[in-house]
Amino acid sequence: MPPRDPNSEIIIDFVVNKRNGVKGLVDAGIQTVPELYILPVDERLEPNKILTTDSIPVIDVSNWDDPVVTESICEAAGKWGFFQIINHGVPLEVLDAVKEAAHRFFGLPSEERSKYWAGNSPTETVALKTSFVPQAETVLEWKDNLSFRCSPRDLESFPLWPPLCRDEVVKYMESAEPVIRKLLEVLLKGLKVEEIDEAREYTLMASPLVNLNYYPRCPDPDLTAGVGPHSDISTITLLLQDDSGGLYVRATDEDSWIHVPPVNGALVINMGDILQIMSNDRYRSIEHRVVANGSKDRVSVPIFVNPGADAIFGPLPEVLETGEQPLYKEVVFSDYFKYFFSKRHEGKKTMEFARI
Ligand SMILES: O=C(O)CCC(=O)C(=O)O
Ligand SMILES: [Fe+2]
Repeated sequence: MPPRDPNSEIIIDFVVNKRNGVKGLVDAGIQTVPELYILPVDERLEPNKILTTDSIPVIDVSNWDDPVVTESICEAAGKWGFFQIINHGVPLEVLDAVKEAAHRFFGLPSEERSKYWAGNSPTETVALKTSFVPQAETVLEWKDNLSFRCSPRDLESFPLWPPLCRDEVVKYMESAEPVIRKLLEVLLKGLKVEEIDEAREYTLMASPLVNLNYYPRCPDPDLTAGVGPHSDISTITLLLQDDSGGLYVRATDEDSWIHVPPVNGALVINMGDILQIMSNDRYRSIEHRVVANGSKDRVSVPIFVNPGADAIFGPLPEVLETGEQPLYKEVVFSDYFKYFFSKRHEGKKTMEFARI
């Protein structure tokens, strides 16, 4: 990584070392985007790269047993890697409450928020962070996030979680769990896996992670990245976004980007790398990115449905049954996770770790 200019070192110290986050920078009254956050021109999302003639499907899942529904899900998972679901059964109040909880937490004074800073938090199951991996990034992302590990064992440390938002996070996770199961059942059936036994369940969904993502209002959002292009490493991700907009996914032409318009009450579903690997590329984890907002603070709440730390994943035997060659080797999830967090967001590069 090239050395940063002296002003950037001052900003790093304030944002990262002093644990103020980018929210602290905005609260301090910053009027322009600091150099440290300015993307090289070729990495910005230029308007001519946005495709407005395509959109990801919105699927009504009120009847999970309807073959039209299950086929639409599997088809979207292969073609777009992304779709939105409506009538999924997670109450609107639960969705609204967790978004409000995110605003409440990030509305705390910096000293209060920073009690949960990664490495300083009273429990490893909650961590406040800024950008993605600041020590590996030349340009930082305009985002802070509070991350909750949400397996049943992690929930034992609930008393140490921030009281201002913990009930809402747990309620959201609990309400989303049946939807996660249904989606995985349908997607796995599409890969000829008829039943998700205990071992499969561990590999598919043992360690969910809920993030409260916070993108404070940005003086010039075109110059910077809320989140840079990446694919998620999860099996699947369920994402709740607010009404700000700003999420873009890679179009099928592999070059342009498609906006994911906010749909009230919907959840955005995307395939993660793990499911692409397990499906031997039948399902695709698609790159996505976020542009921060120039007029308001944006929040989003993803649930990353992750394998257990020591789970080993690779192309499923059911998929390779007909003699198809595996495109990926078997990998331990914690190794894949560590690799993802050892570098900046770099498109789909993490998948190289598993590719044969
Ligand atoms: O904020 C969003 O809409 C998406 C965030 C995201 O891609 C992530 O946290 O992995
Ligand atoms: Fe993501």
